[in-house]
Amino acid sequence: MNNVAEALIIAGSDSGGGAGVQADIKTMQACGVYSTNVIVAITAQNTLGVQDSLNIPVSLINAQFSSIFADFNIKAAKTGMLADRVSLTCVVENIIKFKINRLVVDPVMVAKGGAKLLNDDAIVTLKKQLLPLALITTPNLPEAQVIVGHKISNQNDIMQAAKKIQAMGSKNVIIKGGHDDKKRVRDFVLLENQKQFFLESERIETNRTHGTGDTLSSAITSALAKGHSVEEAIRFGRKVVTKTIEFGIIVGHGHGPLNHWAAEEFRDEI
Ligand SMILES: Nc1ncnc2c1ncn2[C@@H]1O[C@H](COP(=O)(O)OP(=O)(O)O)[C@@H](O)[C@H]1O
Ligand SMILES: Cc1ncc(COP(=O)(O)OP(=O)(O)O)c(N)n1
Repeated sequence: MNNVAEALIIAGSDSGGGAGVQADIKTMQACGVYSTNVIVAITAQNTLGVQDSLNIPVSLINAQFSSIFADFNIKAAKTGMLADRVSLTCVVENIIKFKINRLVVDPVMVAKGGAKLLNDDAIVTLKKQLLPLALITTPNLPEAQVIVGHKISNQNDIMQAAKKIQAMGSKNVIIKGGHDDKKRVRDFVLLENQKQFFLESERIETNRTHGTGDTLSSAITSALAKGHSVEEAIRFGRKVVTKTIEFGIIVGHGHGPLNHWAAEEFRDEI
């Protein structure tokens, strides 16, 4: 018998399997972590876009949290698609109730195809109630702009935006650079102890990037669940997401998913 680290995914389902809960489960599986799930919304989605979605009633979100915490020993958790203010508030209440403190918040707002995954009415609650609970928040550039409320145009803006997000209560912040148009991809990291650095690599030329944010945040959560430090977890997550993009698979006709099998080679590193 082996002991395994147990983690929690709080997010939406992607029927196409490339992003959302499905990307999170595949990532955690590859990283050697047992994943439990609170499904907040179900999307009818593929690599071409989001065709439909349904929010899960609050009573069933509560029931999923209760079932999980009655049985499992959750070491870390992540949030993804939280749909609207009602669902987000319910998730916040449960994070507090079950004292989840190793929490990674991926403030998912819009899918790459343009579909909204978080209603505008939830942004204030996200900033005021969810970010203060986050150990790490991982916005992409457009999400960071919504959170800070202004355009981010250069490196200095990115660093200032990370400081503002930290001031909102998230202990550590990564502003992801996948949406930039530069030749090299740069993610900016601001840690709780004020250490800051860029994680930089070649931009991989591909349209198979569906689920990159989910994969990064789940790999970080996996490393946290196994007891690693925030910096170790972030560096590990970046390595995982790069590898899963680099060794792409040919699935679907649009923005294809990542290759989560490629992450298995890192399993024993954490
Ligand atoms: N084309 C790419 N080549 C290499 N890394 C990438 C590429 N696109 C995204 N990434 C990495 O994937 C992660 C997610 O980035 P991003 O696409 O900005 O987030 P999201 O999926 O939330 O929109 C980041 O670590 C980013 O650096
Ligand atoms: C159900 C669901 N959750 C999250 C996303 C967004 O995932 P992300 O990793 O940001 O990847 P893209 O969709 O931007 O490629 C999603 N699409 N669906």
